[in-house]
Amino acid sequence: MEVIKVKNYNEMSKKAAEYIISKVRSSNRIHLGLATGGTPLGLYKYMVLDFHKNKTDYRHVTSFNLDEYVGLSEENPNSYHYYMKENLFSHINILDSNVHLPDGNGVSLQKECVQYDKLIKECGGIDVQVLGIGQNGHIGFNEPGTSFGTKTHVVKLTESTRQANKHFFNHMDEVPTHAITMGIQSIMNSREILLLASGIEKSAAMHKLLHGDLNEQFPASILQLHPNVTVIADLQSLSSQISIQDITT
Ligand SMILES: N[C@@H]1[C@@H](O)[C@H](O)[C@@H](COP(=O)(O)O)O[C@@H]1O
Repeated sequence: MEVIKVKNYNEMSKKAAEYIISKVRSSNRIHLGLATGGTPLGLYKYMVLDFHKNKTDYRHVTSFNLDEYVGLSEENPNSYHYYMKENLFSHINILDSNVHLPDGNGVSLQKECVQYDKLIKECGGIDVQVLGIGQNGHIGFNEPGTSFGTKTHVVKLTESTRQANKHFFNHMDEVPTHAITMGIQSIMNSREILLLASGIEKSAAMHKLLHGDLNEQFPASILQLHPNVTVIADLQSLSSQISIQDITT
């Protein structure tokens, strides 16, 4: 796991954008796995700025999002469909037909999960998967205790995850209780992973990610087994590591 330390959220976002943009520019066909939440907002902002300035072409890019809430329509401003359109897709020239998110509003969620995995596989898999990390170590919406072998599945969100995401909603009651998420195995199948972390509230999770044991109670720990993970993390999110170094040097 390569860890790139940066000063703050802005630097993390800039570095992440440079990373993704260089992949997009150097390929003639690329499949990106994309994440939502607060962490990648800055990355998307810099990708949009670059699109306007440098005209990076996204017509050869296919995207697969990690997750989507169950029960929110695509027009609901809190759905991840809406989030992706607002923050990235409607500002770059990616083709609508190349954009994929799980449908959390369909009749059969189980069928949707199977189809989503099938689609990713048939396209040839994900080249670079962008990930954030939950304070409890969740990746996508794979909560602690999720089997490392899971494919795309429906999850019941923990109260702590609902709390962490409630600032996007008007009331706690509106925060969905379930989501569809790529599974841990689906994430691990990506050829490359780019994990982003910023802020003091992520420092305990980052410490466990970098130094803890492999444990299904801490889903992100599986990334220790992936051969190609790059972490871009700011000083606050690495503050547990820094204090350890300070003591030992
Ligand atoms: N489902 C999302 C994840 O994909 C995200 O990476 C994580 C961290 O969110 P944030 O970046 O807002 O801290 O939790 C959310 O619940």
